[in-house]
Amino acid sequence: MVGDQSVLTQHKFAVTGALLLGVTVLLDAARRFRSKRKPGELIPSLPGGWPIMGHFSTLMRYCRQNTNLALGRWAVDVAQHQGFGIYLATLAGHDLVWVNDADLAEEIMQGDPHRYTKDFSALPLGGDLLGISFGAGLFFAPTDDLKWEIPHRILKNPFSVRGIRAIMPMMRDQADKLVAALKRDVGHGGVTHIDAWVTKMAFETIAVCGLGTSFGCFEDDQTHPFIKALNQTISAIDPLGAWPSMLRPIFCRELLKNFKASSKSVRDTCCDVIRKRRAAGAAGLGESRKDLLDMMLNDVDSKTGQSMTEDMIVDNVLTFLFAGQDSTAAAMGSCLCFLCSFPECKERLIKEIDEVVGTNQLEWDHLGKLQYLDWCLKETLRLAPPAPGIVRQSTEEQLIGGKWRMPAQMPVVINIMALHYSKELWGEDAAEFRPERWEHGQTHKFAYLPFATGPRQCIGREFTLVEQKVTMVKLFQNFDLRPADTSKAEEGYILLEHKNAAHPPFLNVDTQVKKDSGFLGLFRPFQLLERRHDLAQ
Ligand code: HEM
Repeated sequence: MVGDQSVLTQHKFAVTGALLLGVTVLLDAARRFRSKRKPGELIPSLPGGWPIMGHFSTLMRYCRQNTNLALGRWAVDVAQHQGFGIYLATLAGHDLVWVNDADLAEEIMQGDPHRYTKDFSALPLGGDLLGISFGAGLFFAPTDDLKWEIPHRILKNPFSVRGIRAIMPMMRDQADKLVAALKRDVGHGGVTHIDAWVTKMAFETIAVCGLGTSFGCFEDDQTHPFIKALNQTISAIDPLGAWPSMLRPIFCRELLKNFKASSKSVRDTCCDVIRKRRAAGAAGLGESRKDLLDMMLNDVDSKTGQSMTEDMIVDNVLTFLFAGQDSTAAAMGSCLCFLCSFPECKERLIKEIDEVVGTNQLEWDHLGKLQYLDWCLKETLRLAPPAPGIVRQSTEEQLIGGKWRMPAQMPVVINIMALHYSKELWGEDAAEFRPERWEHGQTHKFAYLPFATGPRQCIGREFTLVEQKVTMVKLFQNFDLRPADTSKAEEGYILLEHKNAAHPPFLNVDTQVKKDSGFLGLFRPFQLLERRHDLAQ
């Protein structure tokens, strides 16, 4: 019986392989035939592709267990060693155009929004799974769709500088709770993995400030079940996405089952948040201040006069709990790793915090005076962008750069990490953590894109920058952080050894990245030391 099953499995592999090979060869021949008659030049193909899998095995060489990091590192390598500004590479039978050039990135992101849209469902390697797990909230909905337009118009105001200023005291309260929990559960001299704590901070901040809901993350040192389920969902997307959807129930039945269960669990939590708010509102318990959830439930779109449907509300609550949490935790973890890897930068930052805020309560006006902190955050997002690349889709056949023929419906990856490590844009020391470089700003508007730009840029930019500043100030007012020994990675993480590192990010200490994470972040264990404020004076 076991023997029969293995013969069957081999047979399935062979048939699938032959089918995929045939389709790939036919599609490529058709592409080349059609393209001969059209204006413009073919976008150069990246050498080294294999039948069926294309460049998939090349990509996997850069970091097998974290596709985000692999994509970023691969892009940096292609830009620096092969010199491509634009190229076509194939992943598991799907063609994608990759852009490493700032002018081309500008054309795609700043030009006519109807030339390049955003449509995750068409993406290879699991784009369809994003719809199953996250629905069509602001982050994932296609641009020319009311599911994006309506929530975008309803929700953009609270994310303005004025909107964020109003909620800064609430962020400060969350940071105070973080510090209190660290003192209680880790204590001065104790060692802790920083990911757990920056995740608690980011999750509680978006939940409390945006949705008026605390998940009680600071009350114990455990990971909240919602975060566990979210991580489970995200980590299933890469392995499932490697298979065409019709083959998943055959080859990854158990993983698919778990993916569906964890996706349902995170959505159930969101429905619960909404139900509780409705009940509180009906009982007259609602607060006078309107938060994001109030706006989703009650506001009407100024252009269409439509409200958000129930599905839109659930999708967007989930979007904020995902996009507002994982990304910010990644950025804060990376910043702490860079600062501890370069102690002179950490000392300069602590000195600035002591001089500007001291032991006083942090106020909004302090934030503008914390210049070095701002540079440290920017430099971190340059060298470890939580989103190392973003994808747009060409809506029609067109020329790009006045020269290259971009096919219709082609996914286009803008390699943010390659732009951030470009020596032409940032100088010979582009790979070095040097916050001081920000004194002179950036040379090209599209040299730095951690939040993307254009109509689909990050709505939470101000939110996260203020949250990160508040957290850093509170942490360094209370602790000095020293890298603790880390000879191997914790479960669920990969160790990035700094010695002889051939690929970014380059630090002086070992760090860890989560396997299969939604956003790229660096983490490690730290020892928390007591701050002696007189030292910096
Ligand atoms: C360091 C932290 C963050 C980074 C690096 C980041 C990065 C990005 C990037 C690159 C995009 C564009 C994605 C694309 O075009 O495919 C984006 C979109 C988005 N981000 Fe962020 N983000 C961060 C924090 C946040 C926070 C705190 C929130 C919510 C409070 C948020 C909510 C969103 C939403 C809703 C979108 C979709 C916007 C739209 O398409 O209209 N992000 N983010």
